[in-house]
Amino acid sequence: MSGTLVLVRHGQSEWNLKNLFTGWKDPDLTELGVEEAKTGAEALKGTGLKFDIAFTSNLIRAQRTLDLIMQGIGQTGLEVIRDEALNERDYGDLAGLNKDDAREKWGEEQVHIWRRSYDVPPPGGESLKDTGARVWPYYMTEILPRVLRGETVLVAAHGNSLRSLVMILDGMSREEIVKLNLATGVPMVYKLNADSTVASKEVLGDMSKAH
Ligand SMILES: O=C(O)[C@@H](CO)OP(=O)(O)O
Repeated sequence: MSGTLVLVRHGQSEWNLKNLFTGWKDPDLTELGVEEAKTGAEALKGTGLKFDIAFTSNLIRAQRTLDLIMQGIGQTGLEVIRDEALNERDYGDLAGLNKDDAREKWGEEQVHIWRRSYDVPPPGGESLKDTGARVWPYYMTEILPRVLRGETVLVAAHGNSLRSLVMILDGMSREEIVKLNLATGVPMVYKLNADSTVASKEVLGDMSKAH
């Protein structure tokens, strides 16, 4: 066994609340989002994990979630690396549109394909495969080596940037990934083997509230 990797999606954002496609747009957390981050922090505190380093995106909702977690677990001095490789999937022309309006315009099925399929990009944006093509190399070069050295690493990022990572870690197929939704503020604790495969995964909260 080597180190520990914790992945957490940011708390609810203003645009999650308004039901808008967000992508690389940069809304802040809502009050509920702040509470979700604090709840995630409480759950992490209960594990007694002490982190060596944290990674986040260059978007405020993930950064604030990370700050709230670091405060909640009493590790405000933690080194933080921010990188746009961990940003949310670029939603292209859909960014800023209401998800229900989009369903009315293009149909429920098409919108679901854009949101959850593996390799169909939304117009002008990134598919999950495209997102993975920047998240995986970043994970392999910057994050995984630390975990393999035995470090405990925290990653606060986004629904789809983390789905692309979970797909690989959990060995999910293109069909299975369509059904995976990550809840906001719920930490996933992975223990990795020395060969970088997953030894165990524990979800600290309720993933079923994800949509
Ligand atoms: O709008 C977005 O950027 C994402 C995450 O909130 O939405 P979706 O659930 O469609 O992937």
